Amino acid sequence: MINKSIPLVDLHRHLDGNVRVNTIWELGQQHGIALPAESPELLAPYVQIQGKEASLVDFLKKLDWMVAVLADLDAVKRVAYENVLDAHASGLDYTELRFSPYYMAMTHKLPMEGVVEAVIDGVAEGVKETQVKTNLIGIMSRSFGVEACKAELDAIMSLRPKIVAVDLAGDEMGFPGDLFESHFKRVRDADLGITVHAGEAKGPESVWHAIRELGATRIGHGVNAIKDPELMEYLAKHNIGIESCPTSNVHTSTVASYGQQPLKTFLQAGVPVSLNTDDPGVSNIDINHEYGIAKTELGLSDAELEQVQRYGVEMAFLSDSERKALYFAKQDYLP
Ligand SMILES: O=c1[nH]cnc2c1ncn2[C@@H]1O[C@H](CO)[C@@H](O)[C@H]1O
Ligand SMILES: [Zn+2]
Repeated sequence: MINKSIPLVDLHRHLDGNVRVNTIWELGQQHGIALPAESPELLAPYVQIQGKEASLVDFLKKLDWMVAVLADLDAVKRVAYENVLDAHASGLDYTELRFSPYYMAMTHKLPMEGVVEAVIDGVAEGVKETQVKTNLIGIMSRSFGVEACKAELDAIMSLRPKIVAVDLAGDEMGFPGDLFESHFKRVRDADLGITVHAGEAKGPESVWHAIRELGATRIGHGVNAIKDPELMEYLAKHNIGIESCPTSNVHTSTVASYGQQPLKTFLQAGVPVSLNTDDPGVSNIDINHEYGIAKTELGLSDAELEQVQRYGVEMAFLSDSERKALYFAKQDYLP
């Protein structure tokens, strides 16, 4: 199902949506933070999806306990470090971990630049130990408004060489992309990569806006793009990659069931589409689970699965030489 001679990547993975239940528990104990349950086992339902949530915003509440225990920068570093270990344990050769400095700093009023530094440090330690190639994407959490996003963009930009791209995540419906045009002008001027969560809670117009006005070259989810044939043609023609996350889409009720999830529709339209986990801790899944779902629930053939795996490598925020090195390490030099 997963082709061992092609690098296995996960490009859409929220580091702050992947805090281990045990770690939440231990940090809670360590810092005297009251948690809603008496043991790690009883805590799990508060931070992991049981079945599905009614909406994206309901789903996102599950992440709140994951950042509520970040009482100091060591906690942030630990979570970042464990994320790389988790990526390694699931067999990934390369991953892009994304995180929101404002969201992680919020509960305990940590300095945002300090949070970014702690994430960089924790990831570096994990990479040293596991050799999983890892890049970081800075998130602006739209749910906290225009000003908070400016402040977190400042923190992201201050450590720019260590961060390859910027994303916009959170409540797409309540905080549409047009509020963030000046933010992304700064990102483009700094020559960072751009990916935007779009077409998840809103329609195709949100995807058009992310591409045309914000400068996105990749789109997170993009589920509702399939409603606009002209947009589908545009995505294919301009090589705009869709970061597809099937289980997340079911868990947020973006789609009613796996049967409605559009990964295969993108493939058939010639749109580059990769397979990703989104918030593996919240969804309680890993990348292997998503490949399994793509085969059994989304009906991809082995050739289509291989295509998706390759698209992931092609879409990654890597230089051509880094991409070649990644292929080379898997003995599959020519893409
Ligand atoms: O599936 C998703 N859609 C939109 N936003 C998300 C999703 N998962 C997490 N976040 C958002 O990303 C930031 C943390 O990395 C938070 O703003 C969280 O709400
Ligand atoms: Zn996401």
